[in-house]
Amino acid sequence: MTDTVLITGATSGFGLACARRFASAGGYRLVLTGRRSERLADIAKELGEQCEVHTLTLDVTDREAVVAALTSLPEAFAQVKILVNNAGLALGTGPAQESSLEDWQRMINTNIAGLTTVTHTLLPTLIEQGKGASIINIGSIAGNWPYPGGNVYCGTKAFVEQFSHALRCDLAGTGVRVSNLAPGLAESEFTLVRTGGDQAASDKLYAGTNPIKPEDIADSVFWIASLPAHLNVNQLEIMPVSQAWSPFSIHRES
Ligand SMILES: NC(=O)C1=CN([C@@H]2O[C@H](COP(=O)(O)OP(=O)(O)OC[C@H]3O[C@@H](n4cnc5c(N)ncnc54)[C@H](OP(=O)(O)O)[C@@H]3O)[C@@H](O)[C@H]2O)C=CC1
Ligand SMILES: O=CCS(=O)(=O)O
Repeated sequence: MTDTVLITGATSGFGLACARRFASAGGYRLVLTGRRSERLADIAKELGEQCEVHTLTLDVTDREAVVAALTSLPEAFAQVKILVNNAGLALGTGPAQESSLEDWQRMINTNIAGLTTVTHTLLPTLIEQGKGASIINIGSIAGNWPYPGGNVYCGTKAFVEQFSHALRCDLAGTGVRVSNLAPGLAESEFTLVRTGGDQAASDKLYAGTNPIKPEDIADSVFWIASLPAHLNVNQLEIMPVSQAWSPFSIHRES
């Protein structure tokens, strides 16, 4: 039996690693989305030798486009059984009072609105698939642990976590599983995007940390999706050993 996996944000980082992981396992066909068409074409060529691949150049913030694309998948790719809601980003590292409202809106539109549009559109199909169907949402440690400069990004990932749990309440009895996977410090294009393309800042952040690699997350996603159908991973938080918590900040009046 070949199961269909749909991965949003498959042109880089975790999403690309997930695509490669499922392709190499055999027994899956892939629907891969992203905004960068040329990357999707390259990935389809790379993985097309291992499995059937359908790519969608898609901006998850474009509600009409997402609904149109996901309700008109080619028949061979329409029975999506595993949804990896991975597409997302953080923008800016400064305090809220120095942040751009446009950046805030884009994080909300991508990490919350985009994820919910994709999920809502695919729910009927996932319910049809029943037992073994999975929604794996890529949240973040930021959804549980606030930090300076996290502001809206933390809020969007807190939404992803709680949405994942509440979705399980509604899907009880359908067999569809829902997981929130919450990674910590991971080296991908994430920080490049967050800093507006500052490669030096990205390199500095990860230097010497032995961070999570996208392949580590792909292995976790694959494990969650491959569990026996009667098991649901509600929440999986993963940090590199180099990352931990620090004391509360205390401001003292002079
Ligand atoms: N790296 C980290 O430290 C952590 C990352 N995360 C989360 O993991 C997920 C993947 O991030 P990561 O792989 O690290 O980062 P990358 O920047 O490497 O990958 C992000 C992916 O999301 C896609 N994407 C971004 N915006 C949109 C959009 N509007 N429409 C469609 N696709 C979009 C990008 O594709 P394209 O540009 O082609 O559209 C790209 O494929 C994100 O949700 C992120 O918040 C969570 C915890 C830690
Ligand atoms: O989600 C990404 C990890 S962090 O930048 O919030 O620590």
